[in-house]
Amino acid sequence: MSNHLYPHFGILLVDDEEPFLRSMSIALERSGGFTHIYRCQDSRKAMDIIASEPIGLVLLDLTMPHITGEQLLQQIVADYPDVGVIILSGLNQLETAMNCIRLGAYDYYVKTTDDDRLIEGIRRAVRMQEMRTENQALRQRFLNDTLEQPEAFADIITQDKSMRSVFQYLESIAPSNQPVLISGESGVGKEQIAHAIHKLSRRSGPVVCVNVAGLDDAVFADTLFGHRRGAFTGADKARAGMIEQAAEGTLFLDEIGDLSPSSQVKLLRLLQEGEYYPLGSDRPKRIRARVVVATHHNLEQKQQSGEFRKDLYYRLRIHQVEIPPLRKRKADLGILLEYFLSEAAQEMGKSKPTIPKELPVLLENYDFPGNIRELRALAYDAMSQHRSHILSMSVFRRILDIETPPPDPNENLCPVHFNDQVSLPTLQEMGDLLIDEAMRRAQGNQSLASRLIGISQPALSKRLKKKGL
Ligand SMILES: Nc1ncnc2c1ncn2[C@@H]1O[C@H](COP(=O)(O)OP(=O)(O)OP(=O)(O)O)[C@@H](O)[C@H]1O
Repeated sequence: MSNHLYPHFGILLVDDEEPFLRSMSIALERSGGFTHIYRCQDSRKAMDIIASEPIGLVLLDLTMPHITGEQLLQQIVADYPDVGVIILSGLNQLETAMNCIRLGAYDYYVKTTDDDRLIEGIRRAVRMQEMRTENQALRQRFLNDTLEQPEAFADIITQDKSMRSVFQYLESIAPSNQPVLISGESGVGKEQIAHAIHKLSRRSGPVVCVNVAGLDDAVFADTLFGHRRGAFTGADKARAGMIEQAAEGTLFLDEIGDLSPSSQVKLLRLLQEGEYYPLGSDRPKRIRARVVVATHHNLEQKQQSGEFRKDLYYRLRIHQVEIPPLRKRKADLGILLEYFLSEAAQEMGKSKPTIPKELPVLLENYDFPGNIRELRALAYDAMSQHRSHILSMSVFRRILDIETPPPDPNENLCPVHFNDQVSLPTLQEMGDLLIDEAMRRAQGNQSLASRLIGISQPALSKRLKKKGL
């Protein structure tokens, strides 16, 4: 049995028939994966349980001695409007059902409803309750601008405001069991975010990472689900899959946008049913890990073009975070550079160098297609070549020279727009404007400004002198 209570709030079953209470809790646990269940056979005690336990959803019988279900429903709605109520009644009467919904019940089921439909309805209600608490938590964090567990983000170096919002959002969805989709360009730190999500969830198990790009369907199934002995030729031993290894923890599936269509079906079924079959086994196992996925692709676009299943996309994006690229987190450049230089210096047994003044300016004008991974590699490269007091700029200068692609003559990309109504500036005036802009972007650094506009530094210096600067 799982030691992680799900959902994070309790589900209270109120019914005067003990056998029904028992069979219902077994169905909730086995088919629904719900483990946070309270039972109440005496309707007079139901309100006390709601007062003393963290109840979020009540499954309520109608015909009970002492206090009827309808009376209890009214009390719950009046005293605990945030607690959801589903009626589970032996009465198949439209009028009663309508009345209960009017009084504030979330849904109404007849006890003879088949288990699958009932469990699906309860899942929907749990999801609604989760969203309600997530919204409340998120609003609270935004209003107070607080983080409750900053230690979960200790490895993520940032002072960017949008990253702080990402952290606040992640805290608010931490108790949920639903999948999380992390998107963002390569190297922005998606895997680090997955680890932070795991820490926030306070799950006792490990984080198990699987890169699913390029796995064919059979390998994907075997990797995730494992197999029984003799499941296929060569399977001489049973092997637990990654889902099993991540029990009570987090299963992190990286590069989910590259998953093959047949594996997408398998993942969808796993998320929908919460169950899977190890290869060669006809007994389903219940997943006891939270699933976190990441991609550098735009899944919305992939879904529209038919490359990614729409139903899987909607399942995955219940909780979604987009990690901004480094070029949009300029405030992070300086602290990340300092951090990586110190880290590299320590690893290489060197003393940390002084950073030349022009370096931050140079970096601010670079796009970092490889994001933080690229900055880290540059810092390590520079440290490996570092000898004296001030850090050499040579490694960093290379990126501007090499990485800025030459303009494509076939592409009609004009970075400046001219107004048809106004006469054109002269070549001389245009040159002056360009120099002013380059000097502004380079914060007065002539060597950098000259690189930005593709002339030598002495040539720039000459033109500035001519301009009287
Ligand atoms: N904010 C950060 N602070 C410190 N290190 C970071 C930060 N963000 C990323 N890194 C480092 O940058 C490297 C790339 O990060 P990570 O692997 O998490 O990126 P990713 O988005 O998952 O990349 P990919 O899409 O290629 O899998 C790692 O070495 C990671 O430790």
